[in-house]
Amino acid sequence: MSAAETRVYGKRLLKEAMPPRWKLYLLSVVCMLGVAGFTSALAYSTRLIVNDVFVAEDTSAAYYVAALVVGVSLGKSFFGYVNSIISAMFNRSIVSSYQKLLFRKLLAKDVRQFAGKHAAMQMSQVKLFGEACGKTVVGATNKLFLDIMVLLGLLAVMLLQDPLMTLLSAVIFPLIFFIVSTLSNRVRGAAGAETELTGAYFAVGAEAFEGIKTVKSYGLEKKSISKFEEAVTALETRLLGIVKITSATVPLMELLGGIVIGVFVVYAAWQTITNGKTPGEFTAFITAFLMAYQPAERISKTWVELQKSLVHVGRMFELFDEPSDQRKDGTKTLHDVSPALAFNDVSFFYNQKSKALDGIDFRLEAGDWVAVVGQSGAGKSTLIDLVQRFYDPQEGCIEIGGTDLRDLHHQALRDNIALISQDVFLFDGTIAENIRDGNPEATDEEVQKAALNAQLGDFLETLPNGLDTAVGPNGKGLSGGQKQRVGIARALAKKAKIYIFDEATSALDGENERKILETLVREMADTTILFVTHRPSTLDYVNKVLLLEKGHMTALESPGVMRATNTHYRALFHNEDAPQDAQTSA
Ligand SMILES: Nc1ncnc2c1ncn2[C@@H]1O[C@H](COP(=O)(O)OP(=O)(O)OP(=O)(O)O)[C@@H](O)[C@H]1O
Repeated sequence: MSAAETRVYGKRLLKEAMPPRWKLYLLSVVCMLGVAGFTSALAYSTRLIVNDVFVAEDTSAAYYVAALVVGVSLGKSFFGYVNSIISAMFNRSIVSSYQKLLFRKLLAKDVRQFAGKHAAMQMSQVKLFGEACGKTVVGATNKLFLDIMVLLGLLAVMLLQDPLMTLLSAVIFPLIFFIVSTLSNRVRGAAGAETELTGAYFAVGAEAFEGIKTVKSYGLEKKSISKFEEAVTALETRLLGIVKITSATVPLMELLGGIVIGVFVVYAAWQTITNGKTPGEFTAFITAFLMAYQPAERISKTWVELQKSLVHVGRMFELFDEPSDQRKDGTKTLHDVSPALAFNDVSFFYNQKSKALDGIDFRLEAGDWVAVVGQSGAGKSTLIDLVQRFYDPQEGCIEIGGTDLRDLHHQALRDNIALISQDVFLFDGTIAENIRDGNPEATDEEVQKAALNAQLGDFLETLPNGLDTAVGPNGKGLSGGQKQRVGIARALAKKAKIYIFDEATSALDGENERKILETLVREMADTTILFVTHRPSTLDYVNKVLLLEKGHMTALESPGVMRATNTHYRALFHNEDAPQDAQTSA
């Protein structure tokens, strides 16, 4: 990212982040001016110490000068303390608000934009970019501002003591500028890769813990450790590279300062001896110079560090600016519409080479229960992803109740479709909370009913807290079958018009599956249901079977007709040999 680009992003951040916090910032400016004023006064007081007390040999002056020094130090400390608190508040408030905003923006992106990205990667971006916003704003408006104020105050003290020498010391500024801009360019280059490396560090670590059972049972500890160590080393090398660059500012500045002091000592000796300059003036100048040295060092260091944060801020704004969903959202709703589902000559491909679905054409009426079947890779998951509009088909259109999905408001679609997938995801909360995720308005009775319909009754009776039992992260406290039933209860609570059961009963025993399906028959006669299934038992409950082969729909018939006439179907469900042209199961 170029310096010009980072500048644009930096300005944009300041424009967004400063106005809502202007009152706090005003208070901080008062404190910074206080610190700068008292720091300059402290440097100036050395002139009084040397001239009024030591040169004049006046002991009584020592009292008022001492009182003055104590008073000035007190003022500097007070304003410094209040300013540190304000800048910490400022930092936290900006970090939190941008982390919240970034999380929202990421979550609003459509499913395709997450393909191939690790969840830990997303979270590391939220953390890193949010912190970079805090560092940028506090660095630019507080750290830099404060040090510049202090530097200007001390320069004023130096000017008062010796204007010529002050101007001579200013020749180091172009040198400082050159050093700082060289280091800044190098930091910007190095900072870009830090985001990816931090993401990889979290992703590799999280992967090992998420798959801990696989790691243990296949003895993959060594592989996981070596992958993690590689990620840590790569991150460490990169971070060290950045530290080497940012840390170079301080010694380089010290070297320049040392040269100036050396020149000044010779000049001051000559001035004091030949031109009658007072030792107090010499002391005040050198003190102001030495004190100015620290803020000048900090300014260059802060500036170089800012470049790194600005690269992260830039990355964050690039993410903000990417449209969350490139597809247009419709405006229509599905009120009072029957959930007839139609695919009109639909084709879809993930990549140009081969179509995952080719010319799919069918119409299902409200109340149709359809088993979507086919060999692995035939296109079943793609078909249900299209129904949920995770993707749009490149050819043809899909309609619910006669309305093209592209004309529907996305919320209308979400409200009317419930998906229960094989790998049910549960949030870390109670069973009741997870069921209520299907319908936040559901009453306690409705939650209870959904749980009973999903055959959770017997299980709940064994739990001291019943529905209020915590399920653990992603339902890790439940068995696979219990988790699936909570997922089914959540979908039932939603009262959608179209249900998609994607191998949703795969972890259930035959009896529980049968009871759930019988409940569905009672409660959901008018609902359109798609079952993606490999289980013959489910076929007893459907009135149609949609057979997919290599992306083509080759049949849509009742299970009876399919069994009597379709050899591919019999090969899939009734253990007959597949016909010659059937593809091999993946
Ligand atoms: N995200 C993707 N990117 C590229 N190709 C994909 C993607 N997802 C699926 N495919 C390809 O699309 C085709 C259909 O895949 P799909 O997952 O829909 O099949 P499926 O019938 O659900 O298989 P299974 O029963 O194994 O889940 C396959 O050839 C698959 O390799």
